[in-house]
Amino acid sequence: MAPQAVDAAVAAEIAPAVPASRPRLIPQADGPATVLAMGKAVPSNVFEQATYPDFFFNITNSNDKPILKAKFQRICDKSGIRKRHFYIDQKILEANPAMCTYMEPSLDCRQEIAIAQVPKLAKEAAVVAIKEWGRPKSEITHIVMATTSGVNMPGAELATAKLLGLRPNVRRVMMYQQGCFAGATVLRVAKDLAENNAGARVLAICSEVTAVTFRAPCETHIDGLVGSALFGDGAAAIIVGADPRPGIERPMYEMHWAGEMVLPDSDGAIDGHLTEAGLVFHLLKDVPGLITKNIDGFLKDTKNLVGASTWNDLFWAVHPGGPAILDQVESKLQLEKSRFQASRDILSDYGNMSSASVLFVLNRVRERSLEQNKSTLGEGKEWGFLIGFGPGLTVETILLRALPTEQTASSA
Ligand SMILES: CC(=O)CC(=O)SCCNC(=O)CCNC(=O)[C@H](O)C(C)(C)COP(=O)(O)OP(=O)(O)OC[C@H]1O[C@@H](n2cnc3c(N)ncnc32)[C@H](O)[C@@H]1OP(=O)(O)O
Repeated sequence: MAPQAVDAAVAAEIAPAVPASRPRLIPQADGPATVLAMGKAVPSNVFEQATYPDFFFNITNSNDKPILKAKFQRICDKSGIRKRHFYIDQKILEANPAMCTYMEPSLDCRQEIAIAQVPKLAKEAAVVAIKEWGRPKSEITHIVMATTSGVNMPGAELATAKLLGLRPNVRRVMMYQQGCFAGATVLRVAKDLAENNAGARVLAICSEVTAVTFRAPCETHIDGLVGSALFGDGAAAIIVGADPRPGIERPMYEMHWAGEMVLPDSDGAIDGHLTEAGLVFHLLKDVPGLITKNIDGFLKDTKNLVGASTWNDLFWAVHPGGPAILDQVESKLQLEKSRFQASRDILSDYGNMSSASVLFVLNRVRERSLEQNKSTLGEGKEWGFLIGFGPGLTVETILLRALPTEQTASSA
């Protein structure tokens, strides 16, 4: 059997070693992996961005830093965010004062929150997805999960599987500390699992809580201040499977290609270190510039392959890392304003939820398509890109084919 979807040169090298008649115990699927259902969840605590600078500087006892507060206010004002959801609130922070300083040892209390809340939020998102899918949870064969919020052994994917009551032989993959691009990574792994195992139904989940990064502002860590203005909590779940059963399952998007690239000269542009004081993020100011400089070179072959003559012929589900990234990429690719509206909507309503964000954006693309009576779930377009980015600086992409609106499920 010819190897699937590998580089032509690699295929030529390995093909003679694979006899055409060699049987496979577990057959591969016939068609591409599809998105069968989506769900999302956020904690109930809502923080309005307009009043967040006051809350943040009060709870961290930082009102003796008015210049820093004014800068934080400027960043919040320009963040494109209206509100965010956090598990942590005033009561939890008052009970854990070490989290409210800049760098006091506080890993234990952050871990305690993350170990409980990451699976809990993941479960809530998965329940929504499973309900939309309409099949018993016993049909889930695999779980693929990512979080940058804490670490644990056994992992958050097992805790989530137990909370959901998935079968004990569900096959699991857990990715910790990948950062924001992991929203695309869970889909890439789910795609490969679904296409290589006929009948597989993969639950792909990202779940994030900011309890790991919350800390007091500091004049020497302004990029940390940017993170404090942007990050929020959220979880998203997607059910992936190939060869959907007609009349039983309602596919929304086909996944046709997955690509990943580390951008040149981007060392240290986004990184995070797990320390005794929690997860400490660093962001270079040039993150929007680095992504913008490289994005068209990375994607143009795929764009040509699907016959799109301009970038506007595609739909976009882009990680809403910050408004400057969306603005600069939009301008470089000469995109119409509406192309990134789903990303802007999610940024506005939830902030940057790291790996979960881009899956919220895909859900929003679906909602917008239905709200506007578009012919496909790609806001009327057939082909589109889901794009995550994060530490590395890594850009990870899935090429999606949106299916016609009338054959799909209603919005979750
Ligand atoms: C976690 C992961 O794995 C993946 C991720 O998503 S990482 C997060 C990725 N996001 C980013 O990198 C943020 C991109 N930046 C932005 O969206 C915007 O620049 C912003 C919202 C932060 C500010 O909005 P803006 O319109 O650019 O305003 P601008 O006036 O230039 O900046 C506001 C202030 O922030 C400062 N600033 C902006 N980015 C900064 C950075 N990375 N480091 C330090 N300071 C920064 C500016 O110097 C400026 O300070 P002053 O007001 O004192 O001059």
